[in-house]
Formats: sequence, structure tokens, C-alpha cells
Amino acid sequence: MTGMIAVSGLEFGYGDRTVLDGIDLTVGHGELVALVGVNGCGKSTLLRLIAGLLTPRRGAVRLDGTDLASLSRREVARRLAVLHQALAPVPGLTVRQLVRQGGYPHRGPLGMLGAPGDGVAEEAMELTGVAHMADRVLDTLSGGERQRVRLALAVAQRSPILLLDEPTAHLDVRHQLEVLALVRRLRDSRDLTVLAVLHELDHAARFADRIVALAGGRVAADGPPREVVTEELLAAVFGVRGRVVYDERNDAPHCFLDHPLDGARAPAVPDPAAPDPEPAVAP
Ligand SMILES: Nc1ncnc2c1ncn2[C@@H]1O[C@H](COP(=O)(O)OP(=O)(O)OP(=O)(O)O)[C@@H](O)[C@H]1O
Repeated sequence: MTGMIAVSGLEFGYGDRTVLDGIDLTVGHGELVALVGVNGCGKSTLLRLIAGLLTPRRGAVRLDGTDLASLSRREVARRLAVLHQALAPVPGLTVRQLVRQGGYPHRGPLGMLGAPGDGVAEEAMELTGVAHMADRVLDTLSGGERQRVRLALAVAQRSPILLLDEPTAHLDVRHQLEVLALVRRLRDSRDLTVLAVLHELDHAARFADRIVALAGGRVAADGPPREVVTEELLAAVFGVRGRVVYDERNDAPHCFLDHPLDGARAPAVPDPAAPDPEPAVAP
């Protein structure tokens, strides 16, 4: 089995400010897990640690049982692809040129040796609905178009794990649903493991098998959507009063958000003076 992520005792901070304070999390082969939490609670940071782009202060990330710290960048890229919130701007680069770069972890020391053919990039563009703009220069695309190109790039990497940082950012409502449905289809057809940062709880509830909520530098809740998405979670993690109803048509909990609560939620990042938080839902 490939595509297993295991995070244990992970601690990380920027400078002397702790952001993640003991994260334990496993994502099994073929699971689609949504990572949620308030702005600044460390969701992107956790994704970057799992991708090996940051080094933890303590704890470890294992991919299929292998410590990430012992893998080269190329070996990590063969195991996981990351959809970042932004692409490094390269003037004049076209969509096709960018998506073809997705094959780089499979290239041998002589460049193209062992690389997937161009068909892989073409297929990734077809799947993500960007094939018609393959020859467009990236700088000329809208935010939503660029977002789908980023997804095409990640898909073209053909890795068993996809880490998606806000895959629906900049997308209109129709494209949000299309991208999330596409991510599910990819998971099903290619047996991928997916960990996705999502801001919309309703999307997380509808499209993920499991939801992991971060608060105070810890995992505050971890479980199937029907167990995690509760009025208590809305209050404790998001500081919002809301109602949760079961939406039969989509077989998922659905939130009606009423208003922000005054000072009731867990802090985004650890409060050094506070005692250890109790999880809102037992992991
Ligand atoms: N390079 C950096 N240097 C210093 N602080 C950083 C850096 N990157 C992030 N932070 C801080 O770390 C905390 C966690 O940031 P992170 O981007 O992981 O949060 P997030 O949960 O993904 O937020 P959002 O929902 O707003 O995208 C924030 O307080 C942020 O300001």
C-alpha cells in the first residue's frame, strides 16, 4: 500500500512563536481528509511540514512508514504532490509548459529518461478542464483559471498523495463544486490519498471522508463529518453560533451560520499560559 501519511508529536513555530504544538494525525491509503480551522491556526504550515518544505522542531512525518527526513526532494515529490496557494511567477510560461513540469520527479539523471510522456500532461489538463487554454501564458489567466492549472500541475506529478491547500480559492461556486467532485473522482479512480485544506465546512462535510479541525496548535477534532460538524465545534473552534442540520440530499451535515460569538473559541495558535486543551471530538 502506498499513500500513507503518519504525523506524530509534530511541533513547529516561526521564530519563538509556536504554531503547532503536538500534532498526531494519520491519513490512510485512499482517504480524502479535510483540514479545517480558523485563519492562522497552522493548516498551511502543517501541509508544508508534511511536504518536507519546513523542518519540525520535534516529532516526525512518515510517508508509507519512511521518515520524511531521510528522503531526497525528488523522492518526496514521487510520493506526494502539493497544490500551493500560489505559483512562482515565470514570465511568458504557458499552461502546457508548466503542467509538463509535473513530470520532473520521474525524470532520470539524463533529463527525460524514465519521464512520463507528454500524454500525462495532456491528460491532467483534460481532467482539470484547462486543455482549451494549454497555449495561454499563465500571467494572462484569471485567478480561477490559474487555480485549475495548479491542480493540473499537481495531477501531472502522478504521486499517490495529493496535498491541496485551498483548492477552491478564487473559484466561482460552480467551479468550486466541479473541482471538489474532480478531486473525489481522482481519489476514486487513481486510489489517491488526499489531504485538503478547506475553508467551507459544508464542502468539507460533503466531499471528505474525515474532517480534522486544528485549534490552539493541536488537533481539536478528528472524525467523520457527521461526528465532527456540530454546533459545539462551530462555537469552540470557529467562535460562531450556528445550527447544523442533516442534509439528506447530499448525505452530509449542513451548517447555518448565525453570528460570531464573543470570545468563546479556542485560540488559533497555542496560548502559552493556557492548560492543555481538551479535544472537541476525541481523535
Ligand atoms: N513564513 C512565516 N513567518 C512567520 N510567521 C508565519 C509564516 N508563515 C505563517 N506564519 C504565521 O503562522 C501562523 C499559521 O499560518 P498558516 O499560514 O499555517 O495558517 P492557516 O491556518 O493556513 O491560515 P489561513 O486560513 O489564513 O490560510 C499564522 O499566525 C501566520 O501568520
